[in-house]
Amino acid sequence: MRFAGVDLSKPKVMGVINVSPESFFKGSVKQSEEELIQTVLKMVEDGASFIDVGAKSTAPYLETQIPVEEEVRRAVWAIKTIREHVDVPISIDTTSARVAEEALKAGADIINDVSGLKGDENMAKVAKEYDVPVIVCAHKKVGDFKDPVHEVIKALEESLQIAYKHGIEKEKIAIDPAIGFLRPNWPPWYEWDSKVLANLNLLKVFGLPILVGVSRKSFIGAITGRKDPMERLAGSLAATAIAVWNGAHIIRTHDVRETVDAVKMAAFMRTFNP
Ligand SMILES: Nc1nc2c(c(=O)[nH]1)N=C(COP(=O)(O)OP(=O)(O)O)CN2
Ligand SMILES: Nc1ccc(C(=O)O)cc1
Repeated sequence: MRFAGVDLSKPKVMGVINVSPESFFKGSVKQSEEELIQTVLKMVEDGASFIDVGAKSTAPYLETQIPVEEEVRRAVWAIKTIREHVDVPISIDTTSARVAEEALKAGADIINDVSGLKGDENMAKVAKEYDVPVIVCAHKKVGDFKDPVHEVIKALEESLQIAYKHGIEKEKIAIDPAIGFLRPNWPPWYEWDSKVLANLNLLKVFGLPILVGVSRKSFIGAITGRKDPMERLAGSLAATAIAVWNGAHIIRTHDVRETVDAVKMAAFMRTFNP
């Protein structure tokens, strides 16, 4: 299996860079050109196979609205700068078709849409027109659910319908269970996220690359009692190992060096439990 030209026979790591000061983990925020370049070079040296760039936080518990022009400005600046320094595929983390298009023109290779092509009706059109791979996240309004992973599967099916209707090929799609984004009234979201990760292997039915982002998220804070995202690295590595054990192909992380080691450990042991 491949995604954006990257071989996924062994799981790979995607390094996260945010140029959005409002992002929930301040350690991921880069605002000067020098910081951006140093960080991206280090991530690739540490083993990142992809770089994901976010120009607006999508944290469901933060106030994150900024004008689309500002998101475009941040994204284009970051992507142009990063593109000049590394060759790995760059994804643009946005739910706006306008931002995605400008980012692609600036040198991005992949669209990462946490709304699963449902947030902006032009997103699938842009993906098709520029003929780029897309990451679709499970996205839906959640009420009270007993069976999180099946809700995730249903939400992903809807996104795939949208993609196929617009002529996006299967080979160009990766799926993502959207850890931290789906927040029902019941069960509590940290239980929802844990149930999804514990049953992630069920997403293999799609036959598509599975991308998972657990890095420093609030379900880890809730389970470990670590309120500050700065304190959540160990919890993130444990969740990463579970995700890889259960079939994740790409792990999206703020901490490339540590995550590469956790991924290697889980992937190696998994080969003895086929
Ligand atoms: N495909 C995918 N994209 C994502 C995911 C994720 O799990 N999967 N998590 C995010 C949250 O992390 P980030 O550090 O970007 O937080 P922010 O939204 O506050 O910037 C943002 N983007
Ligand atoms: N964009 C997101 C940022 C953070 C979280 C989380 O902490 O669960 C979820 C989504």
